[in-house]
Amino acid sequence: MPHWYPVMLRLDGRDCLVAGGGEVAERKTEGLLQAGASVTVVSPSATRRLSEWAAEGRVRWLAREAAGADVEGAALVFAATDNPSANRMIADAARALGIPVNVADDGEAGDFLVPATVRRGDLILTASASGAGPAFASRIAGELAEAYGPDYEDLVKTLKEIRLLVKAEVPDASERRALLRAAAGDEAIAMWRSREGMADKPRMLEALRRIANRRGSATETNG
Ligand SMILES: C[C@@]1(CC(=O)O)C2=NC(=C\c3[nH]c(c(CCC(=O)O)c3CC(=O)O)Cc3[nH]c(c(CC(=O)O)c3CCC(=O)O)/C=C3\N/C(=C\2)[C@@H](CCC(=O)O)[C@]3(C)CC(=O)O)/[C@H]1CCC(=O)O
Ligand SMILES: NC(=O)c1ccc[n+]([C@@H]2O[C@H](COP(=O)([O-])OP(=O)(O)OC[C@H]3O[C@@H](n4cnc5c(N)ncnc54)[C@H](O)[C@@H]3O)[C@@H](O)[C@H]2O)c1
Repeated sequence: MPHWYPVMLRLDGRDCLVAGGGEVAERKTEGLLQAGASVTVVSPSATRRLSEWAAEGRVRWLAREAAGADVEGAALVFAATDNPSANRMIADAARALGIPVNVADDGEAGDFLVPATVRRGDLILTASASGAGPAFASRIAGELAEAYGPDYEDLVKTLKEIRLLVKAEVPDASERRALLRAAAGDEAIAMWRSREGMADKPRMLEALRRIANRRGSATETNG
C-alpha cells in the first residue's frame, strides 16, 4: 500500500504532458491551466472544451497517439487515455526519466494522485481518499465548498495584506507570531470581513494588538 504525501506544486510556465483527450484529460488539463502550467495534450481525439482551448492557444494539442518520447522535458505527466497499455507505456517512459506521473486508470501505478479541489483564490481546499473512493473525495470537496463559500477569496486576500503589514512593522518574532495567530482567529476574521479600518494601517495593527492581548490573557487564565 502506498503512503501518499500531500504537497502544493508550483507549475507556472512549466511544461506538462497530458496523454489522452477525454473527460479525465480535460479535468486534469483544467487544473493545470488554473496553476498556470503550459499544457501539451497528445490524443487522436479531444473533448469540445479541450479543442476550444487548443483553438484559443491555451493548450497545445498534438492530434495523434501518445509516444514515449512525448514525456521528454515535462515537469509532470498525466497518463489519461482509455487504453491501459498506452497509459502504462507513458508511465514507464516518464519514470525512466524521473518525471512524476499520474495514471488515470490505476492510481497506485503512478507517483501522485490528483485530489478533489475547491479553489477560493489563494485558499485551496483538497480532499483525497488515497484512491479508495474518488466519488467520496469529490463529495467531501462539495461539503468544503459549501462551508467555505466564494467570500473566502477576499478574506484570504485581506489576510495576506495583514501578514505583509505585520511582517513589515513588527520586528519581534514572538509578538509577530501572536499577532498572526490572532489575525486568523474568529474575532479578527469578523473584522477583516467587514474590512473595517482596512485603509488605516496603524489602527488596524492596534486593533490586532488588542485582540492578541485579550487572547494572551485568556490563555493565561485558562492555562
Ligand atoms: C478527485 C478527482 C480529481 C480529478 O480527477 O481531477 C479524481 N477522480 C475524480 C472523479 C472520479 N473518478 C472516477 C469516478 C467514478 C466513480 C468511481 O469509480 O469511484 C469519479 C467520480 C465522478 O466522476 O463524479 C473513476 C476513477 N478514478 C480513478 C480510477 C482508477 C483507479 O481506481 O485507480 C477510476 C475508475 C475508472 C474505471 O474503473 O472506469 C482514479 C483516480 N481518481 C482520482 C481523482 C485519483 C484519486 C483521488 C483521491 O482519492 O485522492 C486517482 C487514483 C488517480 C487520479 O486521477 O489522480 C475527481 C473528482 C473531481 C471533483 O468532482 O472534484
Ligand atoms: N482518474 C480519474 O479521475 C478517472 C475517472 C474516470 C475514469 N477514469 C479512467 O480513465 C480513463 C479515461 O477516461 P475518460 O473518461 O477520459 O475516457 P474517454 O473515453 O472520454 O477518453 C479517452 C481518450 O483517450 C484517447 N486515447 C486513446 N488511446 C490513446 C493513445 N494511445 N494515445 C493518446 N490518446 C489516446 C482517446 O482519443 C480519448 O480522447 C478511463 O478508461 C478510466 O479507466 C479515470
